[in-house]
Amino acid sequence: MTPKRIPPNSSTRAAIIGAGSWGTTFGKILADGGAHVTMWARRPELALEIAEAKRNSKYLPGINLPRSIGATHEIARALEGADQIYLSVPSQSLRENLKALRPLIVDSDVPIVSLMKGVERTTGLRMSQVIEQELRCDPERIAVASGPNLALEIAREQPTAAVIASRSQETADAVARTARNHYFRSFVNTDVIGTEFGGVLKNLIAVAIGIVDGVGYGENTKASIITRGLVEMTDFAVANGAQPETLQGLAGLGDLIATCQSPLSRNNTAGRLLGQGYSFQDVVKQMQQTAEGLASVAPILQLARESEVHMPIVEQVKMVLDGRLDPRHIAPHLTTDDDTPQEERTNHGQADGGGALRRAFQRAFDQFRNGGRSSSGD
Ligand SMILES: NC(=O)c1ccc[n+]([C@@H]2O[C@H](COP(=O)([O-])OP(=O)(O)OC[C@H]3O[C@@H](n4cnc5c(N)ncnc54)[C@H](O)[C@@H]3O)[C@@H](O)[C@H]2O)c1
Ligand SMILES: O=P(O)(O)OC[C@H](O)CO
Repeated sequence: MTPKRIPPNSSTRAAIIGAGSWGTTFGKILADGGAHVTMWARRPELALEIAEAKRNSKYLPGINLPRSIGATHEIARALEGADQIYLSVPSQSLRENLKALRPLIVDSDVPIVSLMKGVERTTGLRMSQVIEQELRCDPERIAVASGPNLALEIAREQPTAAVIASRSQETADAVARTARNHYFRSFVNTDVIGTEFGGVLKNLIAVAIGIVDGVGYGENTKASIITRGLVEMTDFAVANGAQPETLQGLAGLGDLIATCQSPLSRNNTAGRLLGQGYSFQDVVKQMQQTAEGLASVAPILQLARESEVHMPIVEQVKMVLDGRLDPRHIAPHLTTDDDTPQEERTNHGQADGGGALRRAFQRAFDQFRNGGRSSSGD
């Protein structure tokens, strides 16, 4: 059977702010779906390479970008006529970039889409909250994209699904209609908190997986951490306002699997270097690309303390990062921490046993039947 061709969406003009691996890949996704895309790159030489050679050799080696993609290092030119704006810079630099952006879009009401998976270190805010603060815009205009989305696999056109979340169903639908093509499918939901926290928290569990991998532990250890990690992620996200089902979807479990399994993941790689005995400072020096998890650990633990959520895996990642725990002790410690046998609770405090899981399957089934639409979780 040949893959279904998606009709091109040739009327949308999209600006992408940030031309690293994910910004450029998302530009390709949108352009392959028919949108007119202009990338903004900080460095003029990268903008020129994308615009002229249709390549981004540092971040996406071996990938030919669509001929229709444009690029510039002048942010005002990238935004000219844009009716959707996508943001893909490192999370810690978002606020400073928004300050430059704001005067250029002050009269605009177009959707603003975060492609990022971090929280701001100094405030603990999610990226959509930073956008709302800095642009002083209606939250219904903001959308976030997340899911099992390793850039290089998607740039190679391997079939992938994502979820677009917005408080406004209309905004989520408009973005999802643009962010799709014959290898990329966007589902929608209205749970912005769960969708964003899923992307942030799976990075932290992927660092833990990298650490035990680097130490030399095998699949049982990793499966134990992934499974308990999902409980930790869900407890945290729900305590902070998320729908539990979202964490069982693409932005939670889906992304957790992809990131924990793949050597392409920068968070997983950073963890592996720590597990091999490199110090945090050495790891930061060696990383050529953004590993968001390293900056998110401290603010997430602060939020966990405030919301009284216990996160033993993330706590121990922090201890390894700080040099307070030998990476070889992370997994044994996790399994022998407490003498009292614990209930294996996987349903996030709900009294109805497998109810959440059953609802998640029902919703996934309904989504496929309804062509990707869902009103709450993905
Ligand atoms: N790469 C992926 O597979 C992937 C997938 C999904 C989401 N994400 C998320 O996308 C976001 C961006 O990550 P990425 O993978 O593109 O990172 P990257 O390291 O590949 O690229 C980051 C880009 O931002 C630029 N940059 C660095 N500092 C900047 C600053 N102060 N102002 C403006 N630009 C700056 C860099 O020059 C580079 O072009 C992250 O939040 C990441 O978690 C990444
Ligand atoms: O390379 P990572 O670890 O930032 O992960 C990339 C994406 O978030 C995977 O979905």
